[in-house]
Amino acid sequence: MQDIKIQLKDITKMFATDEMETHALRGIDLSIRAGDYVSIAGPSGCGKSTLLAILGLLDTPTSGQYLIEGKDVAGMSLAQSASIRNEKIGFVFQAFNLIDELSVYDNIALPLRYRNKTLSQSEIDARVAKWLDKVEMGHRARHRPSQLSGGQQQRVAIARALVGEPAILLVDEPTGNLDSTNGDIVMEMLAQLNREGTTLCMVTHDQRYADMATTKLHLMDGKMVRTQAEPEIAYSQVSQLGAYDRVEQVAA
Ligand SMILES: Nc1ncnc2c1ncn2[C@@H]1O[C@H](COP(=O)(O)OP(=O)(O)OP(=O)(O)O)[C@@H](O)[C@H]1O
Repeated sequence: MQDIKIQLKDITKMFATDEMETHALRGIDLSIRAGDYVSIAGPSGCGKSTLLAILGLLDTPTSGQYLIEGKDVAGMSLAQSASIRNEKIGFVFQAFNLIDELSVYDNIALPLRYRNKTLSQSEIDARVAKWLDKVEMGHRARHRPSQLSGGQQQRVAIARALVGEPAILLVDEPTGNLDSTNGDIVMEMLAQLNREGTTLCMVTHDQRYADMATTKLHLMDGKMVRTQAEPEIAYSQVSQLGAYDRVEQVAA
């Protein structure tokens, strides 16, 4: 299908230590289409971080196929996958990972300066201004990250992740370091960005936040055990590639 951003086909991940083998992922099939908002929830140790690391090209699967915008990325060299990761994937983590020596403006501009050396200063200014505005942080452009609240820092981190306009934004426990008020503000902002077209995949422990997604997936012991997509609003599906024998559809 034309607007499929992400496709995982029968992905497995096994970690082997001297003592034991852990099957962290056991046959994951997943399709994410442009404009989807997917949440992945599940208990500690079920494989959420492993799945997000594979989606973000931070780790490689043991077996299976991974396509980003139709391109097979599972067997790429480290250099190739680093380049695809820079271009196609935005990350937001629990820790904001902003650089305190740089202003808010320069933190957001950094990926553009680093990745896209052909952009002029006025193009960089325009893109940073657009994303500062989207996360409602224009009034703090010259502040340092340490002068901001946690919620404001996470909003800057979201702008930095999106300024390069990646194919997908991967979000790992975005509210883990925030109080509930700031957590709610950040989650509402992510939902708004999704309504404006950002494709999102989020891992969270918090079921209330997982429920804000249009496609809700649940991992259990390395398998997708249920999905609660509402067909009329959610376009992501556990794909048709033989996945239904691994997935129980839960009637809404
Ligand atoms: N590098 C590794 N070496 C060996 N085992 C690992 C490694 N990374 C993860 N595992 C194991 O794989 C399984 C899945 O781990 P993962 O971190 O993906 O779970 P999770 O759902 O993200 O957990 P949490 O919610 O606690 O962060 C766990 O049993 C874990 O112990």
